[in-house]
Amino acid sequence: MDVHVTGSTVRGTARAPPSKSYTHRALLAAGYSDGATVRSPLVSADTRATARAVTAFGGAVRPSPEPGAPAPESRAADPEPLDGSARVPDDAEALAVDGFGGRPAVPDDVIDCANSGTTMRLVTAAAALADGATVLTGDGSLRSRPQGPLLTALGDLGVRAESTRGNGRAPLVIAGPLAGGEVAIPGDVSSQYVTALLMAGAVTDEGIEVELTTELKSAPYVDITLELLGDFGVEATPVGEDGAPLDGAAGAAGFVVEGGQSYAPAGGSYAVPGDFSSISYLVAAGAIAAEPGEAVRIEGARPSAQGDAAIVDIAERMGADIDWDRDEGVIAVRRSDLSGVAVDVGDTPDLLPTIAALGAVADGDTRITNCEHVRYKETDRVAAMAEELEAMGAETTEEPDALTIHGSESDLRGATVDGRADHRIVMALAVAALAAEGTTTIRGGEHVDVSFPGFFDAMADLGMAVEREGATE
Ligand SMILES: O=C(O)C1=C[C@@H](OP(=O)(O)O)[C@@H](O)[C@H](O)C1
Ligand SMILES: C=C(OP(=O)(O)O)C(=O)O
Repeated sequence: MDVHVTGSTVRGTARAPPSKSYTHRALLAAGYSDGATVRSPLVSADTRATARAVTAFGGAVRPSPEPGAPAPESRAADPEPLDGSARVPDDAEALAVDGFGGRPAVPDDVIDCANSGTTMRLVTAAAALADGATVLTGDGSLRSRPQGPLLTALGDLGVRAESTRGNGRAPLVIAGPLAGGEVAIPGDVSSQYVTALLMAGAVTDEGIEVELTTELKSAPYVDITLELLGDFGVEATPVGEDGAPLDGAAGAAGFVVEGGQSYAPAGGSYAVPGDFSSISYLVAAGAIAAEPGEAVRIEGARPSAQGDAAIVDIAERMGADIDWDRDEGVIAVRRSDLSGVAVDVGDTPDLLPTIAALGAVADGDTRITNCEHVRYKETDRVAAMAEELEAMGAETTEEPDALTIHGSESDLRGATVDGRADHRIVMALAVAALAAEGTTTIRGGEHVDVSFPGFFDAMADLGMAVEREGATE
């Protein structure tokens, strides 16, 4: 779908969608349990893939009315499993998950992880628990992303874990059962390998000790995992070089999870917080294009373990006029003159496209460093942002692990740009287009469904001049 965005101003209130990272983990944790309700979940293309996996392992995921709320008749009468069916509303208040109690069944069919790296990594380790083979695949992007370190780690733990093409990429064949043990894995390719081993390790007989052979990137995502595991009554511990427990994943030399644990959230349900990666586009839109004297207000922005909450500090350092009421969970952003800053995205890879868009509008250089791992996402996001912003008139310099946007030499104008079939590239380019002269056409606008299905509706409500070709509402 082509989306045409014309330079415009924005104002008003938007609600943050629920967190994709927490929803994936909550659905799988509920799968590992004897059953639980996931409240305010993100229902998107990626989280549907995790729901499909839970179903394939013998669980079930269905829309559920919020406890106490009157049940809409259609849903109560005929609850539809969350298996990709269009009938599951994107704004389901809750999902009722029948778990597989820590013992995944051998799936009847291949598991399609679609575009979702989180699904593929977390489900690979879950599949290792089954006493038989699971086959995992995904779309062309996912089949190009690195799975080798996780396959090697599972192989070292006695599981058959293979890439069918022998290149460390999906399709994957995993055959357990996994008993647990000690394993070493690099930390600088994807933190999702650690999350996967910890979530599965808790229900093994022996538990798992993970030793990191290289420094952990994206560490806050492991903190999200540790927080969610705690909420499901499961303990996992980051440890330092000396084996002593640490408070969080940053700087950890490894992780320990005891086996024989049970997943069960307090009160049988778990509530997903708002998504700060999605919030980043709303913050950037306000900072770049809020109507003079007006603000963009973002609701659903309560603090959690998400590293991407750093977008508030980054926008503030660039000069944005921004208030975050943490108790109310509301961010208000007004437009102001922005200046370039240096940002290390080692902990916050998903912010790179947003920061690059902000940098294209700011005065001076915005230098984004420590971003080599951002090349292993749905697309190589370092190259994608450099090339697509250049097409819009920005000046950029790309290095292997850095991207500099020369804001003062950039003069954004409408162009036809390729969203690279990557939700974050599409959303970041749409935000940059707010400040461009004329109209920008973004190819592949439908890919926002991966993490923020209502993105263009939310932006249109804020005042973005946007037209979607072939949109079906
Ligand atoms: O665990 C997660 O939920 C995620 C971890 C990060 O990936 P890496 O750990 O591969 O950097 C992040 O980029 C991704 O969007 C979500
Ligand atoms: C990289 C992302 O997700 P995943 O790794 O789950 O595909 C993302 O949402 O930006």
